[in-house]
Amino acid sequence: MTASFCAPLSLEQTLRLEQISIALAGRELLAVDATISPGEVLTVMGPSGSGKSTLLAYIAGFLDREFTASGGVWLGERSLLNLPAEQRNIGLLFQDPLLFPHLSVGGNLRFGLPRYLNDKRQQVTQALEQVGLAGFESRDPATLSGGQQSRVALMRLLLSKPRAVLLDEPFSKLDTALRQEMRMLVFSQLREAGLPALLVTHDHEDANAAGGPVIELG
Ligand SMILES: Nc1ncnc2c1ncn2[C@@H]1O[C@H](COP(=O)(O)OP(=O)(O)OP(=O)(O)O)[C@@H](O)[C@H]1O
Repeated sequence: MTASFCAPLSLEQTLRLEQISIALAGRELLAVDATISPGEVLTVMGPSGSGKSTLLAYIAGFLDREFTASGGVWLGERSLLNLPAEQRNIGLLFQDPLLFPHLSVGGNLRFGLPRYLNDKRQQVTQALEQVGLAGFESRDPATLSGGQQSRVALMRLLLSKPRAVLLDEPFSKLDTALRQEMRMLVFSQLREAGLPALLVTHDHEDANAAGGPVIELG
């Protein structure tokens, strides 16, 4: 009998930003054309108001109607433009951890888990161990330090199994020592997960730590 062989399905995909142009009140705000490989972080820098967050909103699917936009957003072979934000499989990390205040740390992490998973408890335990927060499951997020909250937010994002990640100044509210620690944690986790990521920042040290290409807007 011939054994049938199934190659493992790779979930790693490239994020392609194809000739994106966004205008506000008839004036072009930004133009971007870039390809982000799995595990790579593209950094977008530029002065305040140059359109960095607007670019993320276009990719994630919640661009305000004030703007007009054109250009493609592709995850692998799939165009995302006709999908609503919740079906794009894009993870977002902001300045604020934005943990749900009415849920425990464990509840926040379980929220990110796909519904079909049976071993939710184990996944949550492992995620907390990975970021040095073992035993924090039942804690109220409000009792955690800013750095601890950021780590929970990162693991909630990764547990939701996104296909790409957008980071909007995720380290800007952390003090210097913690910022360095979080940079290393975030970028190593993204690399390990093989996720293409786009980082918006004003900080050149963020860009250096991300280690990928840099686009300057404006
Ligand atoms: N909802 C909106 N309606 C109209 N104009 C907006 C809206 N949101 C942002 N803008 C304008 O669009 C431009 C780009 O804003 P955006 O927030 O993308 O800039 P940014 O580069 O992310 O800035 P910062 O570095 O300060 O966060 C700015 O001129 C801003 O005033």
